[in-house]
Amino acid sequence: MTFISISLSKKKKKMAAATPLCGHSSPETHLQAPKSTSIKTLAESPGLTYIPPNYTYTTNPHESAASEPEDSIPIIDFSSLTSSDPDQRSQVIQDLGKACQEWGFFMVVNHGVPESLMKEMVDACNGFFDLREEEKREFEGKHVLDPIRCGTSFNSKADKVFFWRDFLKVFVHPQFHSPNKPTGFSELLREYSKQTRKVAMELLRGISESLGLEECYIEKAMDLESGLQIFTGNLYPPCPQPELAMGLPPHSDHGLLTMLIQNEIGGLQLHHNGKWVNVKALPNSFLVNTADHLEILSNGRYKSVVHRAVVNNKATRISIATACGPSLDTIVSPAPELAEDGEGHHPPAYIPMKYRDYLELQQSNQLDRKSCLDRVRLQIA
Ligand SMILES: O=C(O)CCC(=O)C(=O)O
Ligand SMILES: [Fe+2]
Repeated sequence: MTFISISLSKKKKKMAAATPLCGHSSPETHLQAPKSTSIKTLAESPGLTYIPPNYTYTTNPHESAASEPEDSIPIIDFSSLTSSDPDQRSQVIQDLGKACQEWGFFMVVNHGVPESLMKEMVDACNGFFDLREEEKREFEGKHVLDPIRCGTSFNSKADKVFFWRDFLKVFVHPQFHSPNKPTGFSELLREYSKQTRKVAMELLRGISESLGLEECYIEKAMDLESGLQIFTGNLYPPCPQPELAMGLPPHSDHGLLTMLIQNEIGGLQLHHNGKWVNVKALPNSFLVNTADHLEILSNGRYKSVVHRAVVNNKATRISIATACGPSLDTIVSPAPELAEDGEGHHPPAYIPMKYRDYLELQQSNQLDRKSCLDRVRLQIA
C-alpha cells in the first residue's frame, strides 16, 4: 500500500499503543494513529470517534447539500442497442446521445453481465482489502503507470488532504494483469473485465453513431483494440465524522467511459445543473459516466461529468470502476468531423495530447475538480 505518514515520536508511539483513540480525547490524540496505514486499518482502530486532522476536507461553503435529482437519471436498455430491430436501435442511440449531452451519466440495464459475477467481483475486492498490510504492500506500485497499484487516498504523495478511501488499480487490457491474491481473484477479474469490455465497446459504438459518426469511428480513432482498460476497486470504510471527510473529491475521469458498480451502499454524487445529486443505483445496473477523452473527441458536445464519493458512518462501501480509454499511444484530439461545420463555428476546443501523457498528468497530481481537462481546453472566444 501507499502509506500515510503520521509521524510520531517514540514516546508518543508507546502512548499510541496503550491509548485507544476515543471520543474523550482531544483532536491532538488523533496524531496517535499508526505511523503508516491504510484507511481500513485506521477506521478499524478501536474507539475511533474523530478523524485525524489531515482528513478534514473543506467543502465550498456556498454549495448546497446534495439532493435527489429533480429528473430521473437516464436509463439505457442495453438489449435495445444489440437488437436486430432497427427502430429500437435508433431510439436507444438517440437516448444515449441525449443522456451524454444532458447528464454525462446514465444507468445501463439488461446488459447481460451476470449479477452473480458482479457480486462475486465486489466480494473478491473486499477479500483483497482484507489481506494483511504486508501482503498488500507487495502490490504497492511505484509509478502511476505501473499495471498493479494499491494504496490509500488518491495520490498520497501529492494530496494535501487525505481521502477516506483505499484503492486497487489494475490494468486489465490490452495486457491482462492481476494480483495473485486472494485465491480466485485473478480468474474473476479476467472474466469480469472481458464482460464489461464487451458492454463498453457496444456503448461506444452507439455513442459514435449518436455523434453522427460511423459506428466504428471511436474504435478506430482511439485504437481500442489496444485500448487501456483500468479496473479500480475502491474501499470506503465507515467514517466517524463523515460530514468532515471525503471518499473521493470532485473530479472527472480520464478515459472515454467509466462503468461503475457498487455493493448495496450508496455514496456516488454527480454535479448536474450546478447542483450535487445523489445517485441511487438500480439493482444490477452499471452506472456509466462520460469521461475526459469523450469530451475531447466530441469537441465538447459531450461533457465529462464531475462526480465525487461521499462516506458514511454505518457501513463499508465498495465500488468498482472500470475505465475504458484509448491506447496509451493515441494522440487524442477532437474528431475533425465535429470540429467544424463549414462556417467555422466549432473550431477544435482542445489541444491534442497523447493519452499516456494525459494519464500521467492526471494521476500524478492532486485530484481536484477538472484541472486536468482544463490543461488541454482552449479558451475560445
Ligand atoms: O466510488 C465511487 O462511487 C466513485 C469512484 C470514482 O469516481 C473513481 O474511481 O473514479
Ligand atoms: Fe471517478
